[in-house]
Amino acid sequence: MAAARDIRSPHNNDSHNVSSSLNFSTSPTVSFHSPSSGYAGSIPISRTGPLATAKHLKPFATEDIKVLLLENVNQTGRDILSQQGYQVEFLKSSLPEDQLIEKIKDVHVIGIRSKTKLTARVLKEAKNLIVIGCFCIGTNQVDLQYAADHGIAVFNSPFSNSRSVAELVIAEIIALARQLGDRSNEMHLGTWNKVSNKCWEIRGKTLGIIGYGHIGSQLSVLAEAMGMSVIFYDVVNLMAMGTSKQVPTLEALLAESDFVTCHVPELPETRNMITQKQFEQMKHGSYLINASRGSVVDIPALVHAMRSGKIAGAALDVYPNEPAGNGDYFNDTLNSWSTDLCGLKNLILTPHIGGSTEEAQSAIGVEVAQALVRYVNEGATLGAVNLPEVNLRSLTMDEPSHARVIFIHKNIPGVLRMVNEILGDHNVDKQMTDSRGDVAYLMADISDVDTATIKDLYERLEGLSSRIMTRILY
Ligand SMILES: NC(=O)C1=CN([C@@H]2O[C@H](COP(=O)(O)OP(=O)(O)OC[C@H]3O[C@@H](n4cnc5c(N)ncnc54)[C@H](O)[C@@H]3O)[C@@H](O)[C@H]2O)C=CC1
Ligand SMILES: O=C(O)C(=O)COP(=O)(O)O
Repeated sequence: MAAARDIRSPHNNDSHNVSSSLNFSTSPTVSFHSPSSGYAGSIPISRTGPLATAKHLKPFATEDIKVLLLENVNQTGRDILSQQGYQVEFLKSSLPEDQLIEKIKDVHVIGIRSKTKLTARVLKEAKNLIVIGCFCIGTNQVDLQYAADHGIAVFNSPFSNSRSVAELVIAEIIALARQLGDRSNEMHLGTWNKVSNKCWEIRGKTLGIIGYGHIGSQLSVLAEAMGMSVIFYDVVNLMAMGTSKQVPTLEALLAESDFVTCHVPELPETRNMITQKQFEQMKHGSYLINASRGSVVDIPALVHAMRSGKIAGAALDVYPNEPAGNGDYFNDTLNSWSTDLCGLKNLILTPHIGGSTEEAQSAIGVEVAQALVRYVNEGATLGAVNLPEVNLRSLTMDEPSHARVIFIHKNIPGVLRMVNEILGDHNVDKQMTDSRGDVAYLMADISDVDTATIKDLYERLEGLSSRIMTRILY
């Protein structure tokens, strides 16, 4: 099979990566494996008939593609990336910023989960990076705008762990209503304490869901199945599942709910969304659950509300500061209020395990790794959270002298004219361009090009002042 190759532009000119060397050789030892079915970029469609074999565009020497996977990304994802022939380095935990900066310097692809902070400061050092995979739902840990402005695509898995979070919350609602955590702890310490005082059924109680997205709405269905009444508050007007109903304000939700659960993303507007004022607006003896982000609930205010008896119990899965890996880190050094928190009764503390099930992690591994491969090998941005979504049907094996040009550029007038002047001597078989904010993404398949032409096109595109990143796949 004719090897397809990639030239891309680094963010600086002194980078030693594949693109700046313009070394066109492919490794004879590299074996390229097509991703499994369902992988849109590989669907074989051609002008000559639907069954023509898709040409696999791949970086010009796949073993030159360096991938760094942090935070124990699932084996499914590791396998998909390794099978491409990429160099995959895998670490179980996150890295402190200085080590991260050192490591990220020469990788093309990084895979993280919710812990690793990819700030502008870190990304500035990532001169070869073309794509980030968040093997989770949240993308708040990445500076999405900085990444977009530098042509770095970001992918996530928008709902593969939603069900796992919803099930955890259901478990917590019952556990809080029955004080299961305390009874179990007492038994572990040898104490028999058979009580019914302030222990409740959940049937007929009201669950208030803040943020009715993938997780909130799934939870709504499960809670109603157990006989709860569900109300929700969301900034968007949304279809209510079952017999649940949307309430107009957070205050209305807090006033009516026996259990309040948070499922909003980390945003400036959701920071300390639940603090002293909101606890005061809640029912006496109600419960709070937070499995969204640690910034959403003001913990000292929660400690105060629980000590006063206003809040009868709480479950927390997320914290303002979380450790990089497993170990004995949950103390006052990490979060100054840890001791106060741990002294409270009927408080369930879990180490950010909402999405940590075999099912969720394995599905996320496949979904995000496939998106990364599709982006590296074919340039498709379907599902990217920070770039416009652009895709072209695959080139086929009967198009041997075709190349795919990807030009990520500033969204300013006149760029398309200049790009088309550069491509103008060739037949542009298909082209798609779209923009998102200040950044535009152009993808064009051109025919009858040889290696020298590709090099020339690459250099001319690189010379445009609007250029953010150029890649040519062939
Ligand atoms: N504990 C864990 O392991 C996990 C935690 N999460 C967290 O849960 C969050 C929610 O996840 P999904 O339901 O998948 O997200 P989603 O994006 O599907 O839904 C979030 C909902 O919150 C709403 N919202 C945004 N700002 C709001 C505001 N100020 N007030 C009220 N509603 C607001 C949105 O309109 C949306 O309907 C994620 O962003 C992530 O941070 C997600 C997965 C696992
Ligand atoms: O999916 C998310 O946003 C989560 O919070 C789960 O994160 P994790 O993969 O457990 O680091």
